[in-house]
Amino acid sequence: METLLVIEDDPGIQKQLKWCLADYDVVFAANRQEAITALRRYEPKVVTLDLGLPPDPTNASEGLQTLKEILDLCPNTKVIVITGNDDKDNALKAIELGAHDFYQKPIDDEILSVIIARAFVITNLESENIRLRQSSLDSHGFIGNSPQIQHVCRMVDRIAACEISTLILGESGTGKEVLARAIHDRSPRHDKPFVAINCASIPEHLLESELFGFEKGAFTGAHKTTIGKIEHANGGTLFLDEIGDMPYPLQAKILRFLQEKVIERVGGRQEIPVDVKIICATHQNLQQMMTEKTFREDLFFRISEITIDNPPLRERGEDIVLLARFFLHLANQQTQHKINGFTDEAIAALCQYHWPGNIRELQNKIKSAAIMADGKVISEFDLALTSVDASAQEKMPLNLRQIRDAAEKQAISKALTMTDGNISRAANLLGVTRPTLYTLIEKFSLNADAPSSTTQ
Ligand SMILES: Nc1ncnc2c1ncn2[C@@H]1O[C@H](COP(=O)(O)OP(=O)(O)OP(=O)(O)O)[C@@H](O)[C@H]1O
Repeated sequence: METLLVIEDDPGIQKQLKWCLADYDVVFAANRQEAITALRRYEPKVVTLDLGLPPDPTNASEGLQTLKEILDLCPNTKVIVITGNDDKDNALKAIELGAHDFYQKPIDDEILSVIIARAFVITNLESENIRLRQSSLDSHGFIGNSPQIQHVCRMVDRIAACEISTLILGESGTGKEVLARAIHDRSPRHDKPFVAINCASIPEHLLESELFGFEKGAFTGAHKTTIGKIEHANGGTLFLDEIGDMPYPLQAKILRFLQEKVIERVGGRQEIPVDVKIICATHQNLQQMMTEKTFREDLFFRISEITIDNPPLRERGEDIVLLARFFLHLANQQTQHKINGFTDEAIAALCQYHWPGNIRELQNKIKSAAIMADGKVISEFDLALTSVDASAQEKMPLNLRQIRDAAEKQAISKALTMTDGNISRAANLLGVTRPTLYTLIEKFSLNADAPSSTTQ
């Protein structure tokens, strides 16, 4: 049964509505505070709101304020405002503020029921639409639910529908190529090629012929005419990854191709028309490169008609766990291990970690943890994240012994904390004898004399 929130201070009308809205789970609220509490608790998709609420039921200001707060908290809620029979001005004001519909008193049960039922149909259709959009993104291997990534998804939808050059910015491993593919797959060009080239991975002297192709005899070794990546992408999408690494002299040639939509193969004289949607990506600071004159300003403006900032994983909150579960599912398919999930500590460790390598690093960590896990769940130890925090990465410890010592010290402290300083139980947890543990405590100058500790 759907939940309907009715914000109404008149007990008589409450009674009437309860009777005529028996098809719903009706929750009543008599003032703004109660309404917001009920909204948080029941998350109703549809709300009816009498604009005349206490403390001054003759004035609509409290009702309009309630409407604003509801839509601030839950923008997708369908609010049907109920006004006095000659209060059109406030009804229109409410619609301007985002109310779904209005209804003027006196209340006719049948008409109001139809308006409410229609609001439920619309809100359910909208949710279904969002779900379908989300699942079609999922089918492109694109996982994410955080508000940041939902914003990126909306941009992907819009960019896919039009011809606009797109620059995707983001740290390494944040999924820039995945985004570029999602744009292509959702564009009218989806049945034409998607061609990706990483400008940083191809030696400078080869990049030009790789991109533009070459005519037979253009240089030693050019035995036959070969078409380049740009021509391969004709009709589809060209993804220039790490555009910041494009050699300066080649930038001019790329700019000409983008402006005139023609290319010349290396060693050729003929202009060949090419029609591609262009998407570029970089983890570099192009603004700074332009100041340093290592990246052309005119090329920057040509490739960045719109810019997507792909957020780093550490800023994507809930997505970390969502992605971790997704990668665990993949790892289970690839290995014989069938891991059910993560311990609470493992989840906490995943959320706290800095993820310098972003989604790529998360994927690798989950895969190796799934292989290493002894039981049916992945523990924080399987993830091996604790010692690899951001500061530790910057400075390499002196040698292996120092690394081992640090790990031992950390494990002993943890065991002592977990057992409240109980030496016997800590020794059991660590798999060593009590004398060995005493020796180690002394070696690392650990404090085993916490007030609650009971050495047995
Ligand atoms: N939203 C996502 N859902 C699922 N997997 C993802 C997502 N984003 C990225 N990945 C995975 O993370 C890995 C890195 O993604 P990708 O290569 O697109 O990152 P990138 O930002 O282009 O990296 P680089 O800058 O190093 O080229 C890939 O294995 C990709 O499949």
